[in-house]
Amino acid sequence: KGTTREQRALKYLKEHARQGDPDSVLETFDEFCRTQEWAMNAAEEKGDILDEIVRELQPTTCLELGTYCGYSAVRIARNLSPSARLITIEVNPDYAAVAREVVKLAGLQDKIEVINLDSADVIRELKTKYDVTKLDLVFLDHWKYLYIRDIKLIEEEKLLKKGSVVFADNVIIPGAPGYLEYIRGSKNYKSTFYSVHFEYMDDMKDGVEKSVYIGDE
Ligand SMILES: Cn1cnc(CNC(=O)c2cc(-c3ccc(F)cc3)cc(O)c2O)c1
Ligand SMILES: [Mg+2]
Repeated sequence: KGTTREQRALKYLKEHARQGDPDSVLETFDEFCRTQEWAMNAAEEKGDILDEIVRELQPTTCLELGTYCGYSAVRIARNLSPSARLITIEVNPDYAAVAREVVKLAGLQDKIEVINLDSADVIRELKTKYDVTKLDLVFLDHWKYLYIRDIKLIEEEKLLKKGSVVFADNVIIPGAPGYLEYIRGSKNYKSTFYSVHFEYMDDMKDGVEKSVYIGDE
């Protein structure tokens, strides 16, 4: 084939989406995934809940773990206020490269910073190197076994404040059992589970978990 699925998706977006229009990029990506090739975007019902969270919370500083092709980064950033920003971390260099192109195509490069490093290393440097004081929204969508490691690190770095929202994808498929047990058992969060369809699959169910930080600052 020569090309990867992610490169084929980007080509399709460049050929069919309107430059500078985030809605067009998302609609076109959804069309690609529905008609050409499936991709692990936090789309449809998952994306609708994400939209709702961003619109209600109006976060200033957002962190996403697991950029992939940038679908959810665009989905989050399109609803951010002018001075708000999203830092999104992707450990895979090929995905990060595609994501940067998708962000540019959406015209959101001033709001979104794609970092191609390991999430733990970046979390440890958010305050010192990335000029972050607190995180208003965290979206967990990277390797599922890393959710628990990284949320503990985020707490250790005192990056959350009362009202901060941690939103986790895939808590059913592939699943993040350790994370769910931890976050639901913690007195510092109030968690809500949403049963949703798996992206682009009408006959498969997944779940997302929204956790509001109520612990000490
Ligand atoms: C390769 N890679 C780089 N980042 C990641 C992290 N994301 C996932 O693993 C992930 C996986 C699936 C999924 C794929 C196939 C399947 F049969 C069932 C579930 C869905 C998602 O929404 C995901 O976020 C994986
Ligand atoms: Mg996911």
